[in-house]
Amino acid sequence: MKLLEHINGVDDLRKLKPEELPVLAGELRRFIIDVVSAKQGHLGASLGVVELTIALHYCYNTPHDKLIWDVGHQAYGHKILTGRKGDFESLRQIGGISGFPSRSESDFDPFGTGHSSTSISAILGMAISSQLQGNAGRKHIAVIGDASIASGMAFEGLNHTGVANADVLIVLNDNAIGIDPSVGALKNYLSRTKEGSIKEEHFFESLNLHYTGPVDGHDLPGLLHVLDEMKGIKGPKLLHVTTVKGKGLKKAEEDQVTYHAPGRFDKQTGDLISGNVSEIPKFQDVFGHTIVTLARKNERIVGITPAMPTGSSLKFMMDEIPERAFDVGIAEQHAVTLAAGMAADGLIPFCNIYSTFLQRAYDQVVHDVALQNLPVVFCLDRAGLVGEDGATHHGIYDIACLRCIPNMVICSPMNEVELRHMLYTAQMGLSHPIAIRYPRGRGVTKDWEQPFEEVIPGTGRCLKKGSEIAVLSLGPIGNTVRQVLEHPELDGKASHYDMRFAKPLDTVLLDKILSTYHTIFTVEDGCMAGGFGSAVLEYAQSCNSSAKIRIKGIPDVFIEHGPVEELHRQGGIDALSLQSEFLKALNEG
Ligand SMILES: Cc1ncc(C[n+]2csc(CCOP(=O)(O)OP(=O)(O)O)c2C)c(N)n1
Ligand SMILES: CC(=O)[C@@H](O)[C@H](O)COP(=O)(O)O
Ligand SMILES: [Mg+2]
Repeated sequence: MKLLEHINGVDDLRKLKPEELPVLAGELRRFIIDVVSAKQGHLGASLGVVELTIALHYCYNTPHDKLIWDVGHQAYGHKILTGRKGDFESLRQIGGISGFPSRSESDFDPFGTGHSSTSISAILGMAISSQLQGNAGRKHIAVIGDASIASGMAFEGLNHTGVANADVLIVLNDNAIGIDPSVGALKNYLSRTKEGSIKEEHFFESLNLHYTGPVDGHDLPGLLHVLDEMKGIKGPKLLHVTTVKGKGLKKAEEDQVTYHAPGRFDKQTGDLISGNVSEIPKFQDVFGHTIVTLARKNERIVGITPAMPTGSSLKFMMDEIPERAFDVGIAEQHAVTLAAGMAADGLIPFCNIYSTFLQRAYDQVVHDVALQNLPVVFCLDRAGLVGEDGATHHGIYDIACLRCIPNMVICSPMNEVELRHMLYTAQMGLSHPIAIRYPRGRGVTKDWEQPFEEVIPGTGRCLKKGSEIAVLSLGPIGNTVRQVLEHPELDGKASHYDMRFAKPLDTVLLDKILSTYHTIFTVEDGCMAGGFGSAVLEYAQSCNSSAKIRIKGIPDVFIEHGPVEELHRQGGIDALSLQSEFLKALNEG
C-alpha cells in the first residue's frame, strides 16, 4: 500500500502523477477487499468504480465541486480517498462510518443516499442553486448505475435536466446489473449502444443531454482525458461509462449477485466464509417457497418484485413459474400500480417490497390500491430495524403509514409458520388490500412447513396467562416478549397476547384485556408514533378505559447502523429493557 498509505485526503491524491494512479487503483481495491472481507458490507459496486472514483476526485475540485453517488453503496473508495481511510474499519458498526454517503459524516458527501435514483434530481437542485447564488464556476456530478437510472425518479430528473440549462454531469455507470441482472427496455437500449448497433435517434441526446460514450471505466488515462473534456462542455451532459461489477476479485466478477454484499469472505481467494449453519430458514425464503406452493394451486396468483428477486426470494417463483413472476426493476411506484391493475382484473398479486422501499410508492398504495379497495397482497420484507444498512433502510414506518389508510389490513406473523398461514389466507379471496410485514433474517421455527391454516383478519391469540399486566406484541418481537415473560417475577403475573393484526384490531380480545389488567404494554418493531401501540391506545381511549397503556417501539429519532440486537437496545425493545419496564409496572401496581 505504498501510495494509499500517504493518501489522507484528496489533496494527497492530487499530488500524484497521472501514471501513478493505476497503481493506486490496485491498492485501493485491495484495501476495500481486506476490510469488507472482515467487516462485511457492499462489495461489488465499490470494486467496479475504483478507477472512476480516483479519476473524479483527481479531475474535479471536490468538495467545492459537488459529487453525488446514487444509492451510495458504491462509495467506499470515495470515503477512503476523502479523509475516512482511518475510520474505514468501523464501517457500518455502532458509532462507525455509515455504509452510505451522509451529510453529517463529511463535506465530501453533499447529499445523503441509500435509496436509489435520487442523484439526478439532487444534483440538478444543487446546480440551479449554484446558478442562483452566483457560484457559476462550480461543477456538479452525479454517478448513477444502469439499474438506478431506469427508475421513475431518475427519469423525472432527466426530463427536467434536459431543459434546465444547468452545469450538470451525469455519469452513467453501466455494468449491466443491479443487485440482480438489470431488466427492461432501457437496459436493452444500453446494450445496443455498447454493441455499437444504435440506428435510432440517441435516447439521451433526444432529451437534450450532451452524450459521450461508452467509455471504458477501468482505463484511468482514458477517464482522465474524457473528464477533462467534460469540464469544457457547458450545460447538461451524460457520460456513459462501462465497468465490471466486482472488478479485481475473480469470484466477485464471476458471481456478481452473491458478491453484491457477500458477508464475510476470504480476502485472498474470495471464498465465502459461511457462518453457523442454521436449520431455521430466513423469512424471505419461507415467503419464496410458500408463494411457489400456493401459485401452483391457484393460477390467479402472480408475484411482483421491484428489483429484489434474490433479496425477497421471489426468485424461486421466477425460476419455477416465470410467466407469472415479474421483476420490474427499481420501480416501486410502478410495481404497486401494476399490482393494482392486475387485481382490478381478477388476479391475486403478491407485491413483495422491502418496507423501506414501499415509502416511495405511498400515493400508489393510497390512490391506486386502497381507494379502489383492490385486494393486492403487500409482502413487506425487511420490516423493523434492519441492522448495518442503517437509518436509510430501517423498515419502521410502514405500520404508521398504512394504518391511516381506509380499507388496509395490516398483519405481522410472529414466526415462519404464521407467515405461511397469513400468505395462505391472503390468497383465499380477501376483499381488502393486505400488508404482511416480516423482518430481515431468520425466525425461530425449524419445522416451518406445517399444513396451511386460515388466519381470520382481526384476530389475536393469547399465548400466556397472568394476573396483573398484559403485554400485547405484534410480529416476531413477540418472541423476545415470550422469553422475557419467563422471568420468575413475571411468570404468572403477566399475560402475553400475540395480536397479529395492527388493523383491524381484535376488539373482542381487547375489550377483555382492557377490563382485566391495570397496565397494558404494547411492543412493536416499528415507530411508536402512529403505530400498533397508538392503535391500541386510540381504541382504549374510545372505550374510556382506565387501564394504563405503555407503548414500546422505536422513538421519534433516526436509529443509525449496527447489529440489530444493539439497535433494539437503543430503541428500548430489547429483552433487558422490556424486562425492567415490565417489572417496574408490576411493582408500581
Ligand atoms: C428505491 C430503492 N429500491 C431498491 C433499492 C435496492 N438496491 C440497492 S442497490 C440496487 C441495484 C443498483 O444497481 P445499479 O444502479 O446498476 O448500481 P450497481 O450496484 O450496479 O453499481 C438496488 C435495487 C434501493 N436502494 N432503493
Ligand atoms: C444498497 C441496498 O439498498 C441493498 O443492497 C440493501 O442493502 C439490501 O439489503 P438486504 O441485504 O437486506 O437485502
Ligand atoms: Mg449496475
